[in-house]
Amino acid sequence: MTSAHTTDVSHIAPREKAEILSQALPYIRKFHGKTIVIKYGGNAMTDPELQQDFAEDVVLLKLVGLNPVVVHGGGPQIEGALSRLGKKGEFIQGMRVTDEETMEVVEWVLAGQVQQDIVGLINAAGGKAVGLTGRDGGMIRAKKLKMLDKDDPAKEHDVGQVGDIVAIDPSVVKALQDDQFIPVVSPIGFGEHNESYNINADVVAAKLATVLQAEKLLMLTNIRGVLDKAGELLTELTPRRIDELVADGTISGGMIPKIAGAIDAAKSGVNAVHIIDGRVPHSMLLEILTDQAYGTMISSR
Ligand SMILES: Nc1ncnc2c1ncn2[C@@H]1O[C@H](COP(=O)(O)OP(=O)(O)O)[C@@H](O)[C@H]1O
Ligand SMILES: CC(=O)N[C@@H](CCC(=O)OP(=O)(O)O)C(=O)O
Repeated sequence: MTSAHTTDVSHIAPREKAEILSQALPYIRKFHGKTIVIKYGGNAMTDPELQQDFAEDVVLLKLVGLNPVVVHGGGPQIEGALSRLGKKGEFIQGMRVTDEETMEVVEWVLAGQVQQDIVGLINAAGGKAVGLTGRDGGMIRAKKLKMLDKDDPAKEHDVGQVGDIVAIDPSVVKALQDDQFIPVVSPIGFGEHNESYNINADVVAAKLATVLQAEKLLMLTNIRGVLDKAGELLTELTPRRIDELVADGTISGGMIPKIAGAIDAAKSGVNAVHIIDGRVPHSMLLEILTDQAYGTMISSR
């Protein structure tokens, strides 16, 4: 039986299926050997069937010669674990206020649960995934984030152990890629005194895409892309337009770090940065291997 998510392709004749496959060839050739960083948002990973589609798509990309690197989130999953402990998450400008106890939960949920679920699904789909946190291979060095109020820069918010990336050393990711593995990265950094930092996954994905000189950064989320005040999809955004949308409150909450990371990556030379709907089955393949435009593309100028 066809599931609610799986597209029924049984009515498509084999000849047409072959035609569809061959149309992906120019894209496979274009992106062969190129790195694609995929931010897999916690909100996009709440449905088991979509998770499996996601894992299969990552494996397919690897097998046709691309180099997918997954950076995962887990906001809703952290929220669930905190509430089981009787704690409620608090966010300031899209960042979770992270006290010591929250940090323990964040590390446990991201590295112990979410990352390992994704690794398991990719491996079950025939890939070879390896889970990493920013500690592995000394990848993500961080310091405490100094957060200034967006309306009053003289005011500072204490967001606890939220990390600001100092440097990313991508050598462990590169070594794994070269060896046919698929890296799955949890957004946890380490500080000067070996302390852990909770870093927004969008920020990690964007910075990692930059240092890896990725061809593409795809941010899979739980919405069609960036929407305007009337709920219409904005298919292309420039940094200037984004500034206006943040200033007038059209872009808020979790979309703030996402869009800030997207601009940084676009300006730093990542060729294509897209925010796409992770609730659409195979949205990643649609974006990478067809000429259909999806979601919101962020341009560098
Ligand atoms: N202008 C906007 N367009 C689209 N989404 C927005 C906008 N402003 C705020 N958002 C919110 O940002 C959310 C996506 O960010 P987030 O919840 O952090 O997702 P993820 O877990 O994928 O990182 C959307 O579900 C939406 O509620
Ligand atoms: C500092 C900060 O906010 N960290 C995030 C890390 C997880 C994340 O970014 O998950 P999503 O991509 O699903 O939002 C958090 O604690 O929720």
